[in-house]
Amino acid sequence: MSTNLLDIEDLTLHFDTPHGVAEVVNGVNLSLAPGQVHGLVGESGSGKSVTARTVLGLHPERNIHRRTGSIRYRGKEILGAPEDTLRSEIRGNEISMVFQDPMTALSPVMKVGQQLALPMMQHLGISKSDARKRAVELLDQVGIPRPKERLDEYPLHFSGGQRQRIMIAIALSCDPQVLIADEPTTALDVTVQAQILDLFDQLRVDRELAILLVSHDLSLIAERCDRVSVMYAGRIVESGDAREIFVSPSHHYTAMLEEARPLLDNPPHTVLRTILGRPPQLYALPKGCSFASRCPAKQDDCEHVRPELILRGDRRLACHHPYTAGQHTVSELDAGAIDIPVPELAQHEEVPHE
Ligand SMILES: Nc1ncnc2c1ncn2[C@@H]1O[C@H](COP(=O)(O)OP(=O)(O)OP(=O)(O)O)[C@@H](O)[C@H]1O
Repeated sequence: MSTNLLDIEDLTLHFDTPHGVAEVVNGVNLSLAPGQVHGLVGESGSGKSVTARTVLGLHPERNIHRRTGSIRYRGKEILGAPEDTLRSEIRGNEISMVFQDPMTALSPVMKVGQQLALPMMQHLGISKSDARKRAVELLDQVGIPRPKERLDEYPLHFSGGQRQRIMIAIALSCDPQVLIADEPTTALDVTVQAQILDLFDQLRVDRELAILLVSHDLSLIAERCDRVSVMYAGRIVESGDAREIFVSPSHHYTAMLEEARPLLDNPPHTVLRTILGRPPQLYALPKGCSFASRCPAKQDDCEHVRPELILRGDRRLACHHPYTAGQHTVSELDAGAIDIPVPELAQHEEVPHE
């Protein structure tokens, strides 16, 4: 039996839209072990959030066209579980979620103490006074100063970073084993971002909390995750060790994401590559590789045969002609699309990156 807390297998989720069927998630496989942080990275619209929300049954039911595959929590199937079961047995007490914008998740008309205490009274069956005591501990744990006094304040009275911490405190209040964090720090300044990510690090060590970290920020994923899955047009195209995957990418998309990543120690006038073109429409996905139209190494078979995600050593990869270091040339560069001074470059000259 799997020692993982969470096993997502061949998850497929398509929606009916006025344009046709949007194939938003296609055969996604992903697992999470205790104390592990797994990053899900990819461009906007690649299906990261829908995948993450589906774990907790938080996608809209009304326009589902197809939902297949499996999501097992501790070996138990939860994909398609009734709303009552998810609410009483899974959400909060086993798997919790933190969203990008705390204001949409926090009630503006309820005091923070109440919002923290209610789930604990419901899920853990503890009294109101015990829930308040624990709420103080939680606020303290996530770094809110004077937690006892602040229990009776409304979300409005807290800063953006503090509201995100309150969301994290609520998410942790019922001792979940898994935390799904969807762009948890995108709206925050870098100092607060680092504090929240440090808190996650501490929780995984102290409580063996497993975290699925959804982000489009490659640096954050590379620094904070053990494993990473790179998503493109609803599919995982490469997954593996978070540090290795960006040092030696095998998928051209991963390599191009890495080449486009701004680094703090980039010298002045560093030219960053951008990925030309756009992802395909999800209601008209191509027959072959979804990345083919933007891939500098595309060959005939890429347009006709969809590459399966295949295990190669410690890495999973969906590519007919894997990337090798230094393969992309300046002819794939779209320097005009980025807002940094661009030195003159001869055609086909190698681009300085780091
Ligand atoms: N219920 C739905 N019906 C139709 N399309 C949907 C539905 N839910 C999501 N989508 C579409 O699925 C695509 C993937 O959305 P998702 O939010 O998962 O992307 P993402 O990778 O998380 O991007 P971002 O980083 O911008 O949040 C988007 O094009 C979105 O419009």
